[in-house]
Formats: sequence, structure tokens, C-alpha cells
Amino acid sequence: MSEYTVALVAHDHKKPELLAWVNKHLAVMQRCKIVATGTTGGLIAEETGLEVTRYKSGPLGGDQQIGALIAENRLDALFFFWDPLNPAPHDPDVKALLRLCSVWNVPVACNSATADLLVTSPLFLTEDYLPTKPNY
Ligand SMILES: O=C(CO)COP(=O)(O)O
Repeated sequence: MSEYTVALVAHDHKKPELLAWVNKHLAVMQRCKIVATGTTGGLIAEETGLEVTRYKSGPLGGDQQIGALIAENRLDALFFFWDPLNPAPHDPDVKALLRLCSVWNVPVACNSATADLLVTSPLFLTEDYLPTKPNY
């Protein structure tokens, strides 16, 4: 399969959880092209040695940049550990990003339990798994 692109995004209180999750699945992550919002991406690159394409920080437009990848059919999965207990100034951007995953049928995991299931699926990273894109 051509390179599988995944986005990794976490709000501040969820960054330790995402980092632990990435370390747990490092072998799978090493087979992916990784993009991320700014701070999340910096942390992951620093702590794991993975190569990460970093966009802007979420509050500065990073969620929207990842949303643009989805709209252009350039993203295969999103791992977005958003924080349900603290308000974010860019909440509309967060909602918009999650909305685009539904619009374009992109697999999205919002917590480590779902993320575990997604990356351990036998379909993950295989050519058998090409989710149908809606024909708008
Ligand atoms: O705010 C975010 C997602 O909504 C994440 O942004 P950072 O990775 O820059 O913290």
C-alpha cells in the first residue's frame, strides 16, 4: 500500500495518554507517515524519535489544517485525544475536524481504548481496507 498517513492530536491534559499510546504502538506508528498539530507533534517527535510533519498548534489553526487534509483525501486515520473536561478556545475547530471525519468516512479514535482497537485491527495498514469515500 502507498504510505498510510495518520494524524495524531491531543489536548494538553491528554498529551501524556497519547504519548503512552504512541510508545505502546511504536512499531505500527513507524510504518505510517505521521502528521500532527504543533505541540503534540513536537512532543511525539522528541519523546519517540518518530518523524512527524507538524502543523500549527490547534488554537492557531492546526485542527483546520488537518481538516484540509481530510477534505483533500490525504489522511487515512485520525487519532484525536480531545479533552472532554476542559473548554478549548478553538472548540468550533475541534468540532469541525471531527465532523469532517464523518463527512469523508475517515476512521477516527478519540480515546486510547478505541485507538487500540483501530491499530490492532487486521485491516489496519492493509490494502484490503479502503473505506468507501462518499461521492458528493
Ligand atoms: O489544540 C489541539 C487540538 O484541538 C492540539 O494542538 P497542539 O498539539 O498544538 O497542542
